[in-house]
Amino acid sequence: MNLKKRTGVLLVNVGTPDSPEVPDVRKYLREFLSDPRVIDISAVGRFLLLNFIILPFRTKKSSHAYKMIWKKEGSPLLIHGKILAENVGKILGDQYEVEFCMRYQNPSIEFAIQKLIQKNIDEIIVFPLFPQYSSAATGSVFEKVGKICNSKWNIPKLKYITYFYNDKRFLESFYEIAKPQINHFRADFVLFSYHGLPERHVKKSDTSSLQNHCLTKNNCCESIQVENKYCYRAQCYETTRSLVKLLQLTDDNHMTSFQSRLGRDPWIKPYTDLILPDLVSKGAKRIAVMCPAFVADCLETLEEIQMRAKEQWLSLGGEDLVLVTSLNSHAKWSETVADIIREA
Ligand SMILES: C=CC1=C(C)c2cc3[nH]c(cc4nc(cc5[nH]c(cc1n2)c(C)c5CCC(=O)O)C(CCC(=O)O)=C4C)c(C)c3C=C
Ligand SMILES: [Fe+2]
Ligand SMILES: [Fe+2]
Repeated sequence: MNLKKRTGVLLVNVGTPDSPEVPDVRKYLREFLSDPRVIDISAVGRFLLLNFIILPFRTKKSSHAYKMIWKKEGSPLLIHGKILAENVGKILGDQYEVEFCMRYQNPSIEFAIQKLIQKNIDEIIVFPLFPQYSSAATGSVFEKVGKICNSKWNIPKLKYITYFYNDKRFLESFYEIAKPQINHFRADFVLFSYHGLPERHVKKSDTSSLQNHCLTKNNCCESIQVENKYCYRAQCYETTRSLVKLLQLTDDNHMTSFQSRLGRDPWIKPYTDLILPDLVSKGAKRIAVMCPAFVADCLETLEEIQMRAKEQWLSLGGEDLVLVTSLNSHAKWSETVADIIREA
């Protein structure tokens, strides 16, 4: 009998539709936006918002956007994730089983866990591929994995990687991949554009007893403290500060902003599309956009930044805009993921 300990690894990203066609995009959006950690209002409110506002108005628009970025092999987010998992599996060797899966749609978390259990693993390391913690993304992955595993007869041991925005190896991977692109483009300004979140989510992550830290003071994200250690916005600003140091940028040639808003609630500010005009009027001409909330290029980087933000920048009179491509399945990033897993 072979009782050598074997570890399962779940690399999890948010999800993508099975195809860019309207029915698959609708199915994906329905699953994504029915999650109470994503749209955190009453069940009735969520049902009405989803069925009478979001799905009728957004599905066709999103399907069109997905068609613009879709590759022969499928969705970029899925392609990068699968190659990353393959690389990490090879680096870690046969003591580990590495599976890539998605919180919404396919390959599902359920399917990946089943595969790991069949391979007789002793514990599972859950690694959501989100550098900064948010209840909407990271929390939702943990909740789903927990529910699935807890329903098993033999419950596997779970370990969670909650965030890695402050991991030196993650930052260095981003730096090494970004630096030559920024230089080659001859950027005069670097914009750090992160996925946005409703302000309400950030306020709920405040750990101070009266919840009077996050978004109640102007400088609430200036440093990481006990009160904001789970604050997504604070972790994004800290990521920027670390990358700014590595890239040797100054206060005048970089900025942080938040993209991908949905709905009418206030989202964390400043908004990427609204600050581009300010940057043009302040004299920026060649802008490189880094998106360090995404470890792989996806709809939000390829369509929203590389296509739409670039078009906006050019129409505002800017000279050029480049998307700094993400970590994807780079060798350095694959090594980093393997290292973080070994350490866990
Ligand atoms: C209320 C809505 C949303 C919240 C909150 C949210 C948080 C959030 N999302 C990501 C990462 C990704 N999101 C992606 C796409 C996407 N996100 C939303 C909505 C919310 N996200 C929607 C409706 C979509 C689908 C596309 C669209 O219609 O705009 C993606 C890309 C997926 C792909 O297939 O390429 C990623 C990645 C994080 C990390 C996050 C919390 C911080
Ligand atoms: Fe999102
Ligand atoms: Fe804050």
